[in-house]
Amino acid sequence: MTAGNAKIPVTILTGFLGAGKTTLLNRILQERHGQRIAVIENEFGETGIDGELLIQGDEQIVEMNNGCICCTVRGDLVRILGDLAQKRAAQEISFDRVIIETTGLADPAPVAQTFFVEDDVYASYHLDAIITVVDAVHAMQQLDAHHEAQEQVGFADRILLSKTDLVTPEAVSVLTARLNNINLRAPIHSVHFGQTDLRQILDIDGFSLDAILQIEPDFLRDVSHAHDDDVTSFVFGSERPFNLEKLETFLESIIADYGPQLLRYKGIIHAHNDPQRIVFQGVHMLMSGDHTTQWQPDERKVSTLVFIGTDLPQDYFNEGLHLCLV
Ligand SMILES: Nc1nc2c(ncn2[C@@H]2O[C@H](COP(=O)(O)OP(=O)(O)OP(=O)(O)O)[C@@H](O)[C@H]2O)c(=O)[nH]1
Repeated sequence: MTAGNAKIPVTILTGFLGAGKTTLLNRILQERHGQRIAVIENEFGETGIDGELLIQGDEQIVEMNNGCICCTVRGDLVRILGDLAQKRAAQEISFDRVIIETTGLADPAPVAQTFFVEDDVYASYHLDAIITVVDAVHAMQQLDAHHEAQEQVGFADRILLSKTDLVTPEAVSVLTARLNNINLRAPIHSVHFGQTDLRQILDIDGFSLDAILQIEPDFLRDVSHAHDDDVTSFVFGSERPFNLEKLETFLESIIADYGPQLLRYKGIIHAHNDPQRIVFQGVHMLMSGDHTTQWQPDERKVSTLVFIGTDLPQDYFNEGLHLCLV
């Protein structure tokens, strides 16, 4: 049990690949709410990029990158939650709440289950809500093609619509109607680059076990679920710097040729003679790149790019990227 017998509130932040979860999390971490937040990050792919993308203050950030939080690493989640609660009780660390960012391909149900079926977790934590970020540009196609996207909407206590700045109000209405059809319970709000009223998402006591048991009577028993096996990821890494012009041309060409299959890509780039990191990322055809922090003099400057998609020609990507190195 936690100090003062109060359970630690937990928010599960979910949403399909590239929906805007990290953007929202950064916004929450930057807000002056006076609370200390422990963040548990789970990423699809062997390499964690999000840890680098998070603006670090004095939060506890724990990364889990060796599998999906809803299956292989659920044991890790239980262990990490146990560790955090123990250290907090011993006053070795202090935090007021936990936010878990799931991978874009996670089924939130088994993650939520952990808070009810694992006694130690149940004793220390209270699941406040499942917040699902939905990408207004890509959600229709994601809901058609990936049952994980449907589960994430179905289990949401709040739905936050991102990227409404890129679509028409009519498209938002059509999408909202579809989301309501899947989940009538969850209020839907727009969120522009993560900007939202925190009172809408934290301490909302939104998770209702009763409501979930009504739609999913096996919620506390059924741990089976499936992932799209055809979605794979691979990582390209190099300590040699990139020729930025060549890299841009190559990335534009693969996005033109493989955009529909590229569910998500992101990376940290070390460009030749450039003192700053470049973060590049995208979803299907929407790509962006920005200079961020300076490389430190004693730091290993490593570029890391992660690609997640269906039927991607990994060798072609690897060879093309190699040719862009200086
Ligand atoms: N135009 C627009 N872009 C957005 C908005 N919210 C997020 N983005 C962009 O969408 C891209 C993906 O955002 P992330 O926050 O990294 O998405 P994510 O859900 O954490 O992605 P994964 O963890 O990789 O699944 C980034 O380039 C963001 O800048 C928004 O409201 N409008």
